[in-house]
Parts: sequence; structure tokens; C-alpha cells
Amino acid sequence: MTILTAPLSRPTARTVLWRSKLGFRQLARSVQTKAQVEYTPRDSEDEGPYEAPASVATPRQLVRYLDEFVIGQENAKKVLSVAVFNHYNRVRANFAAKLDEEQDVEWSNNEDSARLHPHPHRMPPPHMLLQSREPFPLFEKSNVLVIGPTGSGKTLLAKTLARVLDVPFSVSDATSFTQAGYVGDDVETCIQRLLQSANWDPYRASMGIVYIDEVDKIARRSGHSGTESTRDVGGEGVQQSLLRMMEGSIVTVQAKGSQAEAPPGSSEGRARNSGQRGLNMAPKPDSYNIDTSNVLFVLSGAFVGLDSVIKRRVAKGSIGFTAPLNPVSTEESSTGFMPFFTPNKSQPGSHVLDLVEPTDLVKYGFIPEFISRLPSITTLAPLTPADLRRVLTEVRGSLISQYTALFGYSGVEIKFTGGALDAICLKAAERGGGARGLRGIMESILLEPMYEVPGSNIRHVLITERVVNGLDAPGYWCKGDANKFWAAWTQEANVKAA
Ligand SMILES: Nc1ncnc2c1ncn2[C@@H]1O[C@H](COP(=O)(O)OP(=O)(O)OP(=O)(O)O)[C@@H](O)[C@H]1O
Repeated sequence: MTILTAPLSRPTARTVLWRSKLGFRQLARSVQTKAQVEYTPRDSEDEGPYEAPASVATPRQLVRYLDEFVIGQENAKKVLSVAVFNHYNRVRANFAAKLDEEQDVEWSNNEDSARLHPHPHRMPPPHMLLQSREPFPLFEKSNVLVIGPTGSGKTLLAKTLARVLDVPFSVSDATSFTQAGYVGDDVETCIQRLLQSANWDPYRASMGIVYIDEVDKIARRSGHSGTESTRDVGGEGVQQSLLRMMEGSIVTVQAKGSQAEAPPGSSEGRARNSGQRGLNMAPKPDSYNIDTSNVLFVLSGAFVGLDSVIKRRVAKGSIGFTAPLNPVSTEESSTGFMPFFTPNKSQPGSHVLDLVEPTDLVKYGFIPEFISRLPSITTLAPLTPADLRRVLTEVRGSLISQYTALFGYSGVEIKFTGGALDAICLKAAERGGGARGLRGIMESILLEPMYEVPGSNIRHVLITERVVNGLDAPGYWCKGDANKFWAAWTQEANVKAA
């Protein structure tokens, strides 16, 4: 038995060590990200001295990076950056501990150890060596819950963080999940997507970020007691399955879509059927085991109706015990509106959802065990027309810059007056889909020029407020009419200023 296992176990241990080192190196490289290189303060004294990028990008650096892509949502940026910073420091520490463990195993298997320990039978077995080490202080995992209205930047925040950290990222919709064994997607689908995003590398996948949207839709439905006959397979059942994964478990996912399931007619399928394999086509397993203890889960949802739950709790707490959170103005009282739940005037930008507590989420329909796996909770505010204007024009890769570049490819210059931009934002705000509505509005305004311009001699397009409001057609100018185009644009700007 010993003779058989010894030669097998040593290369295996070495392989694991090598893979761990690789994973750690990948992680170390990825967390020394753009954010760290580009946003490390070097000149300003108040931000401290420049540090060699030997650790995860700091929360401050991450927030600066997010600022380039996401307008507003300052608190959410902070919470997510801190969560990501702590999470990846914890992952680094775990990997370092794992490396040490593996080195101990290697060392105890090494021939040199026989020389160092002439009495091998007296050597402590490897597991005793590990136990004798100082126990590593483990950090608790902090998954994040993001609450905010549609189109306010929840997905954008998580996606941007994953990009800057260069870690795999998967987006799933909780509404499609059902309890295992029932029609619908199992919760493990999100890990399968993560693996796909990691290019089927389980080590990279086990350090990724899983984003699950519409999580409010898996709140327990009222009337479901959890008995067999009324099992809530899309609500509480999903929460139960998710919480195990969020805590950290081994998830087995099938290599769906990878080589293992290449269709028989495809080149990969043909190669497999004929027993051939390309030189650089390494055999891939049919299933993968992914440890989710180092996966960061970011859950999000609009949580419609949660504000009422919070209002009720705060109202209960305030009657006879505490003063209202915000002073009630006479005017507001007369409307019958509960003013201390309106945006808090002493803290601009605050909102009733900012007062959310875990008990509110339990009342909303989540089981306490599920909520306790989400210790970081942050809220996003709805975007105002002014925010939308910044989304439209200021962020990196803004819609205006995208459409300007798109027309530029056809050699056409397109300009929007300030009035046009305001009108677009106003429309988007009225529609109520947050920044999500901006693209649809732009598409409908620009449909006409995008149809007319290609193949014509039009070289300049002007979009004014009247165009946005459907009162005028877009202004077109041909080659050689640049002066007239500029004059029209300046005139529009002056009219607006007056
Ligand atoms: N705060 C923001 N700053 C910049 N762009 C934003 C912001 N919020 C939304 N957007 C834009 O709107 C689009 C939709 O945003 P996102 O997908 O993040 O919304 P969401 O809050 O996740 O909504 P949903 O709950 O409907 O999924 C993004 O692609 C982005 O271009």
C-alpha cells in the first residue's frame, strides 16, 4: 500500500502546489491592477507615499477608477471597494497559507527530510506538522447586497470592479433559479458561467465575482409555510441553495459548452470522435469542482416595497420614544406625506432605503441565515436628470462619445446642443428606467440621420432640443458647409444662454 501511494502522492502534491502557485501569481498580478498603477497617488502628500504595488489596489484607488465610469453612488462605490479590497486580501492570505501547507507536505515527502531526520519513523506525520503551526487568523467572508432602482448602476459597479481587478465575472438573474430538482436553472448555473468567463480555468474561477441580479424576486412568498405541499421552490428553496454557495462550498459543474460537449458535427467533436487531438488541445475534464469560499458574491435588486417595511419599522420605533428623523415641516404634514421618510435634507442624497436593516430584509421575505451571509449592504439612489446628463456626456465611453465616434466612421460630424442633451435626460427621467433609458432615446432620435447619412454627401448633423422633442428634423449640412453648420450650432447655444 505504501509503495503504491508514495510515488503517486508526491507528483500529485507537487502538481497541486504548482497550480496553487500559479493561481496565486495570477491573483497577485491581477490585483496589481490598472487602478493601482494609474491611481496610486505619487504627488499629493496628504494621500501618503507611493507604495510598490505589492498588494491589492486600495479602496481609494478602486473608487477613483470607478469614478471614471460610474456617476454618483458614492456610498456604494466605497462599500464595494472596501468589500473587494478585504475580500482579495483574504484570498491572498488563504493562498499564502495553502502554499505553506503544500510546502510542508512537499518537505515531509522530500528525500532530504530522510537525511535531516535519520529516524523517519519518529517524524511527525504531515497532518501533525500542519496542526503544530500557528493557526492562521481567518477573515470572515463579506458578500455584498446592493439595493437600488433599475438603471442606477448596480451591475455597472460590479462589472467595472471585476474588470479593473481582472478577475472572472458572471452575471445571473435570480428569477430563473429554482430549487434543485425543479424546472428552471439550478443556482450552480452562476458558477458555471463564472467558469466559462474564466475560460474554463477552475483556479481563476474560484477567485471570481458572481453577480446575481433581481435577488428581491426570491423573497419568500407570503403564505408559504415551507411544508412539502406548499414548497416555495423559486423563493425560500433558492435562498437555501444560495446561502450554502455564498458561505463556501464545493460546486460541481458540468463542462457545458466546452470541449466536453462539443457537438458531434463540429471540428472539436469530429476530432474527438476520430480519436484525434490537436497538439495544443489539452484534454479537458467533463466536470469541474469549484470551491466557492474565495468567490465574492454581489447580490442586487430593486426591492420594490422595502421602503414601506422600513417606514413601518421606523414609525414604530419613533412613536413615543424618539423624535422623527427629520423635522416635519407644516407644509409637508398637511399633504399627509410622512416627511421623515423623504430624502433627509440634512444629508443631501440620503434616501429611506439608506436606513435598511437586516430585520427589514427578513420582513421582506428573506430567511435570516441568508441575510447573515450578506454583511455588507449598500443602497443606490435613483439618478437625477443632472446625473443622467453626466452619464450621457462625462463618463468614459459615454453614449455621446460612442455615437460621435460611430458617425465619425462615416466621415460625418454630429453635434448636440446643450438644450438637446437636457431634453434627452428629462425624457429618460420621465420614463423612469434610470440611465438604461438613455440609449433607447438616443436610438430613436438618431434613427433618421443613421438612415440618411450613409452613402449621402451629408458631412455635418446637428441635433437640437426641438429635434429631441419631435418638433424639427435633424439639421444636415454637406461638405463645404462647415461654416454654416458651426454658425447654426453657435446660434442654438446663444439662444439657450439668452
Ligand atoms: N451611475 C451610473 N453611471 C454611469 N452609467 C450608468 C449609471 N447607472 C446606469 N448607467 C448606465 O445604464 C446602463 C444600465 O446600468 P446597470 O446595468 O448598471 O443598471 P442596474 O442598476 O444594474 O439595473 P437593473 O436592476 O435593471 O439591472 C449601464 O450600461 C450604464 O451605461
